Amino acid sequence: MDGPTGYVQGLIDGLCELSLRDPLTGLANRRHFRTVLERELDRVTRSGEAALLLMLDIDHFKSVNDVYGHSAGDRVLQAVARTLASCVRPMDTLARYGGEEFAVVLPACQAAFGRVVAERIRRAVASTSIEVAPQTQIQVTVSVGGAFALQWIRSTTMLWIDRADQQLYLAKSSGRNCVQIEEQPDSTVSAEEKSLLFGPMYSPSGWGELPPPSDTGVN
Ligand SMILES: Nc1nc2c(ncn2[C@@H]2O[C@H](COP(=O)(O)OP(=O)(O)OP(=O)(O)O)[C@@H](O)[C@H]2O)c(=O)[nH]1
Repeated sequence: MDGPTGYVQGLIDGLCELSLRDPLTGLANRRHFRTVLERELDRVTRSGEAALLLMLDIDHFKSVNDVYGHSAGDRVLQAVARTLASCVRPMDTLARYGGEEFAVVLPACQAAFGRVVAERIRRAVASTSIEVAPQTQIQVTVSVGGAFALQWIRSTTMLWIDRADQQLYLAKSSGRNCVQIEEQPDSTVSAEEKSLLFGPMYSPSGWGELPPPSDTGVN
């Protein structure tokens, strides 16, 4: 698309992209994160696949601002965002959730893998030197809390975030620079119960055949 129409379309695409990103770190912003989380929750509810949400918070970040200044704090946020990006898969979504809090949505993530990723993130952040001023390098740590989506149960993104936040709180209160992930609840829902939950069209391998067209005359 060339000419004025292409130019306007380019502007619209650019603005749409900007509206999804946090300007400081380039990660997904909170609004986009909520959309991704909503989509993931829908997928998990339908497929029963495991998905993990990690909430991360930089430890004692206030003192970075207090000692080195706000723009040094901003540099730390950008460096942590880059480190996070180096630790996750392209299919995962990284977001800046709030001031110094980040979130990671990991679809198709089994329990053992989730712990490995969370620990990898924690170690990578702790071992990254960040230049906050000429010839001044510092290191920061993160506390990480995680919760798996409830499989086969219709929940809400707010409840999922709350569960991950509770784990983050535990990580903070048990000394910081550590990972706390909620035990993945075993799905005790039987195939019969699943069909009660999702209707008779559900079969263990997914959704069964559509029923034959009804003869009610409705097209
Ligand atoms: N530089 C910078 N600072 C920010 C930004 N957003 C929030 N902050 C600061 O982040 C700090 C958060 O401090 P607290 O909530 O007390 O947490 P903390 O010092 O990290 O302590 P713990 O989380 O308990 O380990 C505050 O000083 C905020 O001003 C930002 O965009 N840039």
